[in-house]
Amino acid sequence: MTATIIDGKAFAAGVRGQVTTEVERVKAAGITPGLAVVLVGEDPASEVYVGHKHRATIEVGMTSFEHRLPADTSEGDLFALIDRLNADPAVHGILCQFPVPAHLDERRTVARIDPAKDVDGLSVTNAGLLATGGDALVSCTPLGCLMLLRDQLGDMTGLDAVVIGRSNLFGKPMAQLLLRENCTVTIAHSRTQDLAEVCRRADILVAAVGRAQMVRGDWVKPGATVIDVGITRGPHPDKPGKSRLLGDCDFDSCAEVAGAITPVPGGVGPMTIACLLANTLTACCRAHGLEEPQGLTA
Ligand SMILES: Nc1nc(=O)c2c([nH]1)NC[C@@H]1CN(c3ccc(C(=O)N[C@@H](CCC(=O)O)C(=O)O)cc3)C=[N+]21
Repeated sequence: MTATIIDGKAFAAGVRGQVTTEVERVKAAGITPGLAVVLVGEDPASEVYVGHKHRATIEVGMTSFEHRLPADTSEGDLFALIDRLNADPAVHGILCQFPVPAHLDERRTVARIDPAKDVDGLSVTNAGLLATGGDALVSCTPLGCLMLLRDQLGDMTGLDAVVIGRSNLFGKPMAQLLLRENCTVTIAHSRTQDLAEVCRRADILVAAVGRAQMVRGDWVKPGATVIDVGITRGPHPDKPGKSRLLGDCDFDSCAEVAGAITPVPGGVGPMTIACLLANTLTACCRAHGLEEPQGLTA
């Protein structure tokens, strides 16, 4: 069997197209959705992602506010900026790119962001709303995975879903979303006993452990849908001095067994950015009491 390759890049382009149309509608009502991205320090990978986000935001017709702060920014200065963005009516979404330098605290930083503008869905309010069935802003990467899964599988009722990874940014919200879709959900992680055996039970296998190519074909149930959330940059095997991105799945062996699988790159990554735009639009519509777009939320 050879798996269907889920084209996240194409799907994300469709989502961005829908966001573009909706942004026009909101602009006709006199409001331009705005996204503020805060980057503290000079992590090269973060620079690249923030650049992608900036371009994508402008492309869909929103306003992009970029705030680059030096690595030694104090918590007080960072919080002063967040307070200004919270109060700014032109800003509907705020994202503070992680990781932040070690002297800053991610939990305290997230807690400072107005939950109504928390387009990463990381605040206690949004995590709690998601867990209790409310209208949360949902973390962008799990939301993107949900969109791909819905498109691929339709009704997921009764399916066994295994999420490898338990982070607040991904594993936990992904598990909540799958539970909402009536899956039987297992959250596995690096300490799970007999991880391969647990994975082999999964109709839906979502890998977000952060270890390149850890999931092998013999971990995959025949016909399963495999979502690869990993993005590890490693040396390129053929081009010296160049790098390439690796997922958490060993693509070739998994694709021989799976029914469908997302590639890296071109799978989940582009969906993350598309969902960041979708969340900003949703936050904007909620802030102004405008009708929310369909199909862009959980
Ligand atoms: N507060 C916060 N929220 C985040 O959502 C967040 C973050 N911090 N820190 C870093 C991670 C990583 N992340 C990605 C976004 C897009 C791609 C993406 O577009 N990837 C492309 C390729 C990119 C490339 O070639 O480098 C792909 O997979 O096809 C990847 C990774 C968001 N993150």
